[in-house]
Amino acid sequence: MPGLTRGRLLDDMSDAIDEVNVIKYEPTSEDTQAGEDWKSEATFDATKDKAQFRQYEDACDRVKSFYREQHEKQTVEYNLKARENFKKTTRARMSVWEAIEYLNTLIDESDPDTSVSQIGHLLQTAEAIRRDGKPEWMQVTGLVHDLGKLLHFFGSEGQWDVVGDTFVVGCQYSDKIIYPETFVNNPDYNDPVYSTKYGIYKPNCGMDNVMLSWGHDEYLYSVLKDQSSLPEEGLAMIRYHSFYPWHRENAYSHLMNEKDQKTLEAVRAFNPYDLYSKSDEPSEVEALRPYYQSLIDKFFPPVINW
Ligand SMILES: O[C@H]1[C@H](O)[C@@H](O)[C@H](O)[C@@H](O)[C@H]1O
Ligand SMILES: [Fe+2]
Ligand SMILES: [Fe+2]
Repeated sequence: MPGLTRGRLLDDMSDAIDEVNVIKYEPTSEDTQAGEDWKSEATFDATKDKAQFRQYEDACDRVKSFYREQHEKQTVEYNLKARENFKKTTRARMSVWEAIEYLNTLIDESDPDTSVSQIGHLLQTAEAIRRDGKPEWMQVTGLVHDLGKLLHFFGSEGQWDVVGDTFVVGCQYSDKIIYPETFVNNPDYNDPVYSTKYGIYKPNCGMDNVMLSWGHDEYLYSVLKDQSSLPEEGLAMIRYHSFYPWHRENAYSHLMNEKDQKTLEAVRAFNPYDLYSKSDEPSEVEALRPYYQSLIDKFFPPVINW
């Protein structure tokens, strides 16, 4: 055909392949129900004392300068742009396990508590949930919960828009966020609307309707809500796991609606496994892989559009 260059042809082909592979994922009703057995208290043995985690005052300069930068740059304007960019394109097409391996080279600058690799942290989280006899959907949620950090390889501006704790933008910054004094250099800090208690939000509008600082939680939630059969509790664990000002410090109750009580319960049930499973013991990746691959096959399509 005249005018059909090789480049065009390849483009057309990959569009067609996309269409073939993007078969709408149809979960069976049985795997989307969370049941009740995720609610029991976490009892797994942590290797360190709980008080040793999240010691931000004593953290190294890498962590402090990470948050200084994040708190200066996460503006409403940036957050709107990040969400718009997210919708524009598919950044990669990979299976869940490929994504786990791909992420492994990232060293998280915001984390004062672990020196193991990202695979190590994902497996430690999932294994702690499994040891406590929690349901498969929760184990696999633990396995994938930080895969949103892949954003770092997809043209993020740094780590400040990928990792770290999250907070609400568009209203007054809560003093329950770590290093709250570092917001003074954020242009929104003095904005006549964004600096007020409610800012752009209505009282009790619900966490679904607030804009959380963009990063791995919001990104992964957006990717998986249509490409997994995780129950809503699992998706909430992913979306809010870094929202410590909310799930640990009880901030933002004036923005919560009734449904958020249940969401918060799920996020809190997940947190001990994410935080207190962190240890410097390496995991037996290859030995654990077949078990987790079988869970991945149950809850995710073979290839995910990232
Ligand atoms: O440093 C950590 C890390 O980036 C985690 O993945 C995130 O979920 C936490 O909130 C944060 O404190
Ligand atoms: Fe995380
Ligand atoms: Fe994590």
